[in-house]
Amino acid sequence: MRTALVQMTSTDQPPENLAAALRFIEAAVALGAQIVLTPEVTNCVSLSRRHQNTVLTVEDDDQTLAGLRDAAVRHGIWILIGSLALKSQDPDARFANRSFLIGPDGKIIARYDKIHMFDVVLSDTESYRESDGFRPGDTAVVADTPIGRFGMTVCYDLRFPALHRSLAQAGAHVLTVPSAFAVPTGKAHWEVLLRARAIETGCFVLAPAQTGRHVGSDGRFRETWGHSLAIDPWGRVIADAGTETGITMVDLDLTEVAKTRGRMPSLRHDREFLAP
Ligand SMILES: O=C(O)CNC(=O)[C@H](CS)NC(=O)CCC(=O)C(=O)O
Repeated sequence: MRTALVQMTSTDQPPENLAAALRFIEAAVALGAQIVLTPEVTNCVSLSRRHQNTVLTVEDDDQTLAGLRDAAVRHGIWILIGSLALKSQDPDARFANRSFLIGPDGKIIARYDKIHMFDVVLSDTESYRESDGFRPGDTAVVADTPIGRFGMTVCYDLRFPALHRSLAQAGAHVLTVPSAFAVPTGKAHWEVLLRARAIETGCFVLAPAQTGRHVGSDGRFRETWGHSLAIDPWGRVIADAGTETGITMVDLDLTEVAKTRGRMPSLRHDREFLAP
């Protein structure tokens, strides 16, 4: 399957980001893409809850979702929207960080709310409290496409192998890890964690990412690591987008999933054990 990873530098202006995503999708379709994947928070990267409150909407009113569903129909392709920041029903008025799988008829095949929140102090100058702004999900999601079963995750979920194992044991062939990874942890951990998840599960891992400097309308900025990656089930990096924005094409042969699991059947070798 011809697959395209979109790497972008989303701003805090959703219409701008939709236009950028649509341009990338068109370029990918021209190169034969049958499925296009976009990064985490495709619609808005912002450090300001107040700003997010003014530009974000509930799912039913979201123009990025509507625009990408139209694009799926227009081009007859599958789209994995890495995630959208959306207003939600949360009692604390937090947003949802929600990933969508869209079919070629524009239907929402699956939605997944990011489960693990990035509440981490990286240094004196860089820290995140995602759970202040976002309500975590509590349900893992797999979804079927004609080419295989997808297991959906988002960014920081990458650090929780049990989620990926559970998706693989639920029959996933492809794990999606759309991200907006921080730079220091990207440098140290991104590739090795993605390769580990692929090796442990015998899944393809597709990780479209935000990249570069995201400058907000208040002048504050945040930087992301880029390096959208595709990994095969043996753990080989089969595409690396570097740090520029753009699309990265990769052909997936899903028969490799069964072949690889035949060579290395560890996914079937879990044992019950007593906790230490
Ligand atoms: O806040 C938003 O706009 C959208 N959400 C994100 O960018 C999230 C939470 S701040 N980023 C991550 O999970 C990075 C994880 C990471 O970098 C690591 O695990 O090392």
